[in-house]
This record gives sequence, C-alpha cells and structure tokens, in this order.
Amino acid sequence: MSEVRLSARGLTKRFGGLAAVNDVTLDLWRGRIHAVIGPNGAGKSTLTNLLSGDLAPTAGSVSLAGRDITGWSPERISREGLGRSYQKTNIFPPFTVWENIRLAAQSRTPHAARWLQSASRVAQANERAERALELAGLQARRSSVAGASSHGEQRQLEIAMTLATDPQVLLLDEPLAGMGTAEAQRMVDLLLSLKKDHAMMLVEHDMDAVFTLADHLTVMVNGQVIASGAPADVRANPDVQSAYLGAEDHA
Ligand SMILES: Nc1ncnc2c1ncn2[C@@H]1O[C@H](COP(=O)(O)OP(=O)(O)OP(=O)(O)O)[C@@H](O)[C@H]1O
Repeated sequence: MSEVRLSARGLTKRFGGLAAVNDVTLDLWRGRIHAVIGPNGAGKSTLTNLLSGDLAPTAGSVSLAGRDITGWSPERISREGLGRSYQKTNIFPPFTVWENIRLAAQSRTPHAARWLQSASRVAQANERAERALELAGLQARRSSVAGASSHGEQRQLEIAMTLATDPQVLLLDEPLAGMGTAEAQRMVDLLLSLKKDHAMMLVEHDMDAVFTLADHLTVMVNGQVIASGAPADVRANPDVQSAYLGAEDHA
C-alpha cells in the first residue's frame, strides 16, 4: 500500500521581496513518482532545496516519515532517509565508479563513528554500496574511472551514490539533463525500477519523460502551485496551458 513519506505544508521562501516558493503544500508517496514542472524561475530548485534542508524556509514545515524535520541540516535529513541528486554532477572524476559509490555509502556513517570504524560498519557500507551499484545497473562499469564515463553513466552514478545512502525518499533534480535519446531511455527505465521502494520527486524539463514517469504532476509558476493531480488532468487544465505555456514562451 502507498504511504506518505514526505510532506510539505505551506512552504514559503522569500528572498527579499521575492517569494521564490509561496505557500506550497505537497506529499510524496512511496511507490509514486511526483513530477514538479514549471518555467524557468518558477521555484522548483528552491522547493527542492527547502525539502533537502539546503535552504531554511521562511514559513511552513516539512516532515519525513511523520517526523518534523523543518530547520534540520542537510546531513541530518540525509541520515534520516532523504536522498538528493543535484543538477550538476557531484562525482569524484579520478576515482572509479565503485570507489565513488563506496564513499557515498560511507558518508552515511555518523562523523563521530568514522574514527571507530568497526568491521561491521565497514561491511554494512560495502553492502549498501554493492546494492546501489546493482540497482543503478552499473555492475559492468564497476572498475571504470568515473571521469572517463559517458555523461549518461555519470548521471547514473550520481543516482547510485544517492542510493548508497539508503534513502526512503529521492529528490531528483533534472536527471535527464543533457542526455541523448538512448541515455534518456536508460534513465527512465532506471527511475521506473526504483519507484516501488521509494517516494520520488522529479524536477525535469523533458516533458516526454515527465509524462512517461509521473504518477502525480504539480505545476509551479512564480513560486506558486497552479495545478496538482493526475498528469492527464493537469495537462488538460486550461490554466496550466495558458499560464505555463505562456510563461515558457517568454522564458
Ligand atoms: N539565493 C537566491 N537569492 C535571491 N533570489 C533567488 C535565489 N535563488 C533563487 N532565486 C530566485 O528565485 C526564483 C526561483 O528560482 P529557482 O531557481 O527556484 O527556479 P527554478 O524553477 O528552479 O528555475 P530553473 O528551471 O531555471 O532551474 C527566481 O526568480 C530566482 O532568481
């Protein structure tokens, strides 16, 4: 059965006089992909930063698995089960694919415990890394130098590094950016395969991918949610068509 893993209520972020995110309420459910779309400057990245703890909200609250995490640091939120990938690749290019994933798995260990790495902690990190490598379909690339991998493989690696922290919730910021058709299809398949065990929020400009992947679609314009619901209903909404497409023309 689906369950809410992450909830935002009345989330607002002001930068001076600008409300970059204005009273946004949304739920992320395990087993569902929730896509957030909107023209440039709509507030999608700011919303993602508020959910991950990279920004503190001006107003509103966020809860993860029923626990209020408003104002927590990104590291603490990550340890609590939220994984986030960034628009720009975050990998260590000279290291191998495996080493990158292994480092990400280790980052899950609290700082204080890293000096006292017991054999069981090392084994747990190795297990998480192994599982993430497999989930992301990167077994064949295990020993490749990350920086020498294709753009698509680097984005896959980033997802694997996020998975290595064992998240319940995944926030994915434009995972298909800069990909060719074949790479994009591989990423779509990967995201679909991760849906069952995760609650996922996807910020993406590739509309074909959005309509293939999304179970729920939210449209933002000027910091506000103008529509949210089943993708077919949202697509047919005249407000979305005029506001979103109208704004996109001027983006
Ligand atoms: N740190 C900041 N200081 C001031 N204004 C900001 C800051 N970050 C974002 N903004 C403004 O907030 C608004 C929303 O920006 P945001 O990057 O969240 O939009 P977006 O929907 O992610 O856009 P894009 O699709 O281009 O990534 C924009 O007007 C932007 O200029």
